[in-house]
Amino acid sequence: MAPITVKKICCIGAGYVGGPTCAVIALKCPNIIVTIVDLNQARIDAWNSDNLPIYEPGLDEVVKARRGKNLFFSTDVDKAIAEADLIFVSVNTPTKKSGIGAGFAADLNYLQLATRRIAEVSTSSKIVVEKSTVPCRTAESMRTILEANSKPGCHFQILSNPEFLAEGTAIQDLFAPDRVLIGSLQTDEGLDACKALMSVYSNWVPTERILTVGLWSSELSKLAANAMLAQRISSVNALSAICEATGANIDEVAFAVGKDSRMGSKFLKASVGFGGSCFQKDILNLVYLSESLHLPEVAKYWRAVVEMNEYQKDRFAHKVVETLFNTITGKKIAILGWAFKKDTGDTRESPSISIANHFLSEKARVTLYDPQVTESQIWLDLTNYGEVPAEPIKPHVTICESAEEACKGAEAIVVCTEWDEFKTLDWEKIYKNCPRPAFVFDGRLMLDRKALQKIGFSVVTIGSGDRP
Ligand SMILES: NC(=O)C1=CN([C@@H]2O[C@H](COP(=O)(O)OP(=O)(O)OC[C@H]3O[C@@H](n4cnc5c(N)ncnc54)[C@H](O)[C@@H]3O)[C@@H](O)[C@H]2O)C=CC1
Ligand SMILES: O=C(O)[C@H]1O[C@H](OP(=O)(O)OP(=O)(O)OC[C@H]2O[C@@H](n3ccc(=O)[nH]c3=O)[C@H](O)[C@@H]2O)[C@H](O)[C@@H](O)[C@@H]1O
Repeated sequence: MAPITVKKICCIGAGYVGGPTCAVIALKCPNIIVTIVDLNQARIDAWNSDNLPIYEPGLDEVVKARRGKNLFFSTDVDKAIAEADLIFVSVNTPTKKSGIGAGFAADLNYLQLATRRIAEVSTSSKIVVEKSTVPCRTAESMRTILEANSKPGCHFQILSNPEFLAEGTAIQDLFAPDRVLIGSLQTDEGLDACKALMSVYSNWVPTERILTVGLWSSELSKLAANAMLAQRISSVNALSAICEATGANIDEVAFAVGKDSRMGSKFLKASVGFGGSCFQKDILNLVYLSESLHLPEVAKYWRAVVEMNEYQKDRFAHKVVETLFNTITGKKIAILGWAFKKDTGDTRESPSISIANHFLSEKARVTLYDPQVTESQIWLDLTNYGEVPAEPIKPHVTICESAEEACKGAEAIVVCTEWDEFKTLDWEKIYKNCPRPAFVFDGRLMLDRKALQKIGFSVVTIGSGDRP
């Protein structure tokens, strides 16, 4: 059979993954027409404006370079599907909120609706690529949906091509990925589809970095990668508690451990806990999968990674209260950083949310500042998207325009996100405007502890016991 040439790509889902991934494909493959579609009109309007819906360093330049040429954003899902020869499904796969598996299993409703739509509107054969993170063997149910709803003569090949980009470095990660993983059925048709997707990536990714495996291995590798990354953070955070109790220093421990070439130095930074839309969701998904496969010990093992993360967030919040002489009622506490990590405006599962809620439950007055998160998003997070009434907490929360404003008069300054600008604040000036004793809680081990102490601050850092 002649090799399949990809001329038109459709991406269903214009979110944190679909948007940057397919914008980079458009940039690197000028001969391919890329249309990114979404049901959310406001999101598509933003992609077509000067104010993109997500903040990601380098993304503006990529979009501006190709938009209107071979990169299009649209709500006309059906048209883009019908015209494409390859379709990325990049919709959200959140944790199920109700029904069987609630709280653990992935909600595959968006994925299944998108798949059904592909079958219903396609009048020619297509390659359908799972880009979303999904439980192992999801491609099988996609195939069943496609085959049951397709028109005569339309054939679908399903590939798994999980995405490994991290927010804040998405463009860099997409330009030079550690690997691109493609899973396919090991049939002639499956392998041909795999080659077609490889030909897209090989426009800029070296061939040795494009890995081809079976479908189920590909699906499981994505869950495994996130689980093992999160496990490293929970391990280092568990050790940070031991450091605080013994006087060891977690940065020194992590440095020493990471020097072992079998271990590596990356992803060993202790913190207030991991956030983001995926780590917790994907581990819970793995826990559910393990339980469904009657592997309770395996489920228990992975569940502990999430439990340790919850413990770390609680432990940090408790430490603030305990240090402020066991009460923060009526005290002003500044939280610096609301995004789940620096260089993104994404707040999904951000540790700042649970920490702020903890302070509010102790009746503190909380001031907040983040350079990228909007005030309306912070209110959505604080009210759990409208599930908790805003009125009772409103008098106790102030969202500020600058870190300095948030810190003014604060009895404690709590750094939750590692934004670079927090390193270069005028800490002397901030100190002058704080009541005594003035406390800084560094939940990211990012500030110059000695310099702050010299100014007069009492500094409490994750993973540092400060025992003589
Ligand atoms: N956010 C991240 O950094 C990463 C996410 N992933 C995975 O990628 C997937 C997508 O994640 P995000 O982009 O963060 O989600 P997102 O929520 O930002 O975007 C998903 C988009 O899909 C749209 N959508 C849902 N159903 C649709 C349908 N039937 N037709 C058209 N549009 C539809 C939604 O309106 C939304 O805009 C998830 O499975 C996630 O686990 C994987 C790697 C990194
Ligand atoms: O599937 C996904 O969604 C993505 O999840 C993570 O990417 P992301 O969540 O965007 O960001 P990370 O850099 O992994 O950080 C996650 C959380 O862990 C925290 N973290 C990270 C590293 C570290 O050493 N310590 C630490 O506390 C971060 O502050 C953040 O809250 C993975 O790194 C990506 O490979 C994956 O594609």
